[in-house]
Amino acid sequence: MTEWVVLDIEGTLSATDQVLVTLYDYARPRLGPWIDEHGDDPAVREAVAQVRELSGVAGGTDELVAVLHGWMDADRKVTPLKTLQGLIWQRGYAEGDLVAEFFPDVVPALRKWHAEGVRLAVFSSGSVAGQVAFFAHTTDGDLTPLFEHHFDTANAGPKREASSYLKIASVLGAEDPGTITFYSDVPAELHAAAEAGWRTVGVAREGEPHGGDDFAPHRTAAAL
Ligand SMILES: CSCCC(=O)C(=O)COP(=O)(O)O
Ligand SMILES: [Mg+2]
Repeated sequence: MTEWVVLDIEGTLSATDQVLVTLYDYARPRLGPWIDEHGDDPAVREAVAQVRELSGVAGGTDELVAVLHGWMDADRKVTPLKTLQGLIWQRGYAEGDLVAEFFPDVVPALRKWHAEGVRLAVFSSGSVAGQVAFFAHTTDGDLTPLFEHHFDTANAGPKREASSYLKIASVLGAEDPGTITFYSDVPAELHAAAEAGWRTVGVAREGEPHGGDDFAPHRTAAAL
């Protein structure tokens, strides 16, 4: 029977600081110029409309950027913010400004699973565009051929709701949800996946924000 492994990124595959410091610092000063220069891009137009709707802000770019920076400071994984960040990071990776790094156990584990026929997918708050760029430009080269699917809060839904995991299982074509294992560093995400019938592994990495969390009743591992 086909086995799937679905992976979270931040805190599970890569250090939280790589997202919250390196990537966020890269995106912060570029959000305003990106909105102004890509206003004709339907993805940007939709993201801006969503920011306005969610925040109630009616003003120009400066006010939108203040909202986006506020969400980043509070680490709110709001879909339109992730869309705009993902577009900026996509260009950053393509231009060589950014390179994705992983915890040392990650790439060997991904390659081993893939070689054994375990099918791999990603479910992250980071947009699919950002995810694909991230895995295409890593210190270990282009890892995109290892993954068959990418899911985010736009195409699957919130990571803390079981309905998102039910939707992903249906896209994967997994009739038995018990053939899917989800790895994450966030207990609430694991609870939602388990509610959808998935197997779950809490990744408790030393030094990471969730490294000391209580992952019960989920299986807990210090690495993949
Ligand atoms: C280029 S991938 C960026 C990942 C990201 O933006 C993020 O917020 C990570 O959240 P996760 O759901 O993977 O913990
Ligand atoms: Mg995470």
